[in-house]
Amino acid sequence: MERPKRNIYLKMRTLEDARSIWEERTSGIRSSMAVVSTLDALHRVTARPVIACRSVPHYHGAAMDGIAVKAQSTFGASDVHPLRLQIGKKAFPVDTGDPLPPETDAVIMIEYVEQVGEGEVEIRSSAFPWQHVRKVGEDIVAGELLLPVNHKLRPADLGSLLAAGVLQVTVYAPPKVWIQPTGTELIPATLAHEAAPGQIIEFNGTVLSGLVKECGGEPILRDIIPDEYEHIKKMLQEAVASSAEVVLVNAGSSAGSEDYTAAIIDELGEVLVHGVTMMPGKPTILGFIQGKPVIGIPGYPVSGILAFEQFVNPLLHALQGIPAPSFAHVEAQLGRKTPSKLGLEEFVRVILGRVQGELIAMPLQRGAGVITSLTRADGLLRIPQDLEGVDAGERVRVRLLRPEEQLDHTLIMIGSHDNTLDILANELKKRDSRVHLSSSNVGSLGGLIAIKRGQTHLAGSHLLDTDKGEYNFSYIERYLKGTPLRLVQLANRQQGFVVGAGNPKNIQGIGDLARKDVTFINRQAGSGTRILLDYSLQQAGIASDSVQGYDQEEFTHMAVAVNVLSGRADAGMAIYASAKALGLDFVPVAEERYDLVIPETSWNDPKIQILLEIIVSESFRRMVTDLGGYDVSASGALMGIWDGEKWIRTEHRDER
Ligand SMILES: Nc1nc2c(c(=O)[nH]1)N[C@H]1C(S)=C(S)[C@@H](COP(=O)(O)OP(=O)(O)OC[C@H]3O[C@@H](n4cnc5c(N)ncnc54)[C@H](O)[C@@H]3O)O[C@H]1N2
Ligand code: MOO
Repeated sequence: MERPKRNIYLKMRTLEDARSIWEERTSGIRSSMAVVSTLDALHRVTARPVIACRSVPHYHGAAMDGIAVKAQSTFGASDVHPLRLQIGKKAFPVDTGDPLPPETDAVIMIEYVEQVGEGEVEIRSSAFPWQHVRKVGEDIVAGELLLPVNHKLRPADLGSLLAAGVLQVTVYAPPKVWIQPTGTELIPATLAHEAAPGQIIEFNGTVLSGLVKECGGEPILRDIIPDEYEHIKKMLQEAVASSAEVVLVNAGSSAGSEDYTAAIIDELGEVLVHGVTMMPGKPTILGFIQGKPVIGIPGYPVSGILAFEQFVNPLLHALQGIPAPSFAHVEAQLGRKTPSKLGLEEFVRVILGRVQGELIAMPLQRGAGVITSLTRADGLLRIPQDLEGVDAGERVRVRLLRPEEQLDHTLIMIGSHDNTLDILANELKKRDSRVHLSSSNVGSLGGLIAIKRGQTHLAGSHLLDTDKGEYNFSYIERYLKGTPLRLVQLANRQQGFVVGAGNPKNIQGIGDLARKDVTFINRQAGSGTRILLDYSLQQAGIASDSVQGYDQEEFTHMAVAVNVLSGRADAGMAIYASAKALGLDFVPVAEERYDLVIPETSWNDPKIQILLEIIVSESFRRMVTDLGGYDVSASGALMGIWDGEKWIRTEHRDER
C-alpha cells in the first residue's frame, strides 16, 4: 500500500464556505432516540412531541383558603344586607387545593367571611360563579400537546411533564463523540513529573471532552495513539464501526511529515474541507467515513478549541435537533493597534474592562499554542479576513467569554510586568470573589500611554530617568500632562542578570555582555528593564551592537528567564524572582522602584481601594518577601500627587 509521506492542505476553504458546506452536509443527521425517565431528562431534547396523559387539575379545587359556596345562594349580599350562611349547609370551609364540595361553585376568601354565632358565617358581598376556583383542565387538558419536538427540556418543563402524568420522554440520545488524541510526543498528565524534552502532556482530550459535554454530548476519550499511518487508519476504522456518532481526531492535521489524518480520511471516505482560512484553527479537516462525520481538530490547544466551536458545536446541536446557542457580544473600544493577516479570519483573545464608563478591549498573546491566552481572556475579537488589522481606538464587537456583569468588576492594569501582580490578583479574588485583575504587559511606557488614552484603571511603571537617577516622575511630567494622578510605591525590587544555574559563563557584571562567548536576551523597547539596561551599557561605555542577542526581545521577566533556562541565551536582565522561580542564578545590577500609577479618575474606584488595602497588608508583604529580591518596607507609600501640571509631593506613608 502506498503511504503518503507528505501532506498539504487538500481543500482550503474560507471559514464561511467551510461552515456552509458542513452545515449542508450535516443538517439532516439526527442522533439516535432514547426513552428516558422524566426525572433524568433535564437538558435533553425531545425527539417526539409530548402529549399530556391527564388533565391538571383533574378536579375542581379551591384556589384560596375560605368557604366554598354556591354562587347563586350569595346573590344580593351587601353591606346594607349582610347574608348569613349556615356552615355545613350553605358554606363549607376549604383550604387552597381542597376539592370543592358537591353543589358548590365558588370560594369566598376567609378575609371576607365573618364568624357570627355558632355554625354561622356572614358575608357582605356576593360571589360570582367559579370565583377562586381552579377548574378541571385549567392548566393542562389530557390529550393536548404539552411540548413540541426539538425542545430542550428545562426544569419547569419537567414539572409540567410530571403533573401531566408523563413519566417517560423520547429524547435524542446524547451524541457519542469519539475523541482521539494522536501524537508520538504525547504522554498522559499522570507522567508529567518525568516528561523529557520533546514530550508533551496530553490535555486536549480533556478540553474536548468538556466541550462535548457542554453541547449535551457524551465524550468517549481514547488513549493516546502515535502519529503513525497504520495506527491512525486502524483507529479510524474502529471508530466508524463503533457506536460513536462523531469522530474527532486531534492533531496531525497540518502539513508536517507525520500528519496523515487527511490522507487516511480521504482513503476511507471523503474529505470535504482540509484547511480553513481562520487563525487559530487553520489545519481543520472536515470529512465523512461511512456516513459518520470525522473531524480533524488541530493540535494546538487554542486552534483546537476554536475549530470545535466552529464545526463540532453546531454539529452536536444539529444532531439533537436544535441550533447552537448564539454567543453574547459587547461593543468595546480596541486599546491597541492589532494587525492581522489579509486572507485569514483571525480570532484575537482580549481582556475587557470598563474604564471611565467605556468598555476597553486589550489584545493578549496570540500564539495558538498558548492555552492560558484563553483562560486569561475575557473576550474574543474576530478580525475578518479582508482586513489587515484594526486600529487602536476603533469600536469593535467582542464575543464574551465571561458573564457581562463581571466586566464591571474587572480591574484593568496595563504596563510593566511584575511577579507580584499574580499575588495581587489572588488577594483581590480572596477579598471579593467578583473582582478580577486582567493585566496586559506592554512595558512601563505603554502603561503610561494607556493611562493618557483612558484605557486602564492603573499602570505599573519603573522608568528610570537616567539624568536624574530617579524613577517615574519625569516620565509622568513628559507623557501625562493634563492627567491628574497619584503615584504609589508597590515595591523596591532587584534587577540583574539571570544566568544559568552555577553561572557557567561566569558573568559578573555589565562588562561581560560584550564578550564574544556570551549571548544576551533583551526586553522590548519602552520597558523599564530595557531603559535600565541601556543606561547600564552607556555608563559602562559598551555599544549595544557589541552585545550579541541585543535585538532579540521578550515581553516579560519570566520569558527572559525561560530563554536562559532553555540555553537560547546566556544572560538576560530581569528581576531576581524570575531567576529564583526557574532555579537559575542571579547577578544583581541595581535596585529599582516599581510604582503603581493611578489616575485620579480611578482613585475612588472601590477595586482600587481594595488593591491599596492589600499592598499595605502584612500577608501581602510576607508573600512578596518570600518571592525574593523585593523590599516591601515602603509598599503603599504615596510617592506623589500629580495635578496634571505639577507635583504635590508628600512624604507621608499610606496617606489615602
Ligand atoms: N509547515 C507547516 N507547519 C505547520 C502548519 C502549516 O500550515 N505548515 N500549520 C501550523 C498550524 S496553523 C497549526 S494550528 C499547527 C497544528 O497542527 P497539527 O494539527 O498538525 O498538530 P501537531 O503538529 O500534531 O501538534 C501541534 C502542537 O500541539 C500539541 N498537541 C497535539 N496534541 C495535543 C494534545 N492532545 N494535548 C496537548 N497538546 C497537544 C503538539 O504536541 C504540538 O506541540 O501546526 C502548525 N504547523
Ligand atoms: O492556524 Mo494555527 O490553527 O494558528 O495555530
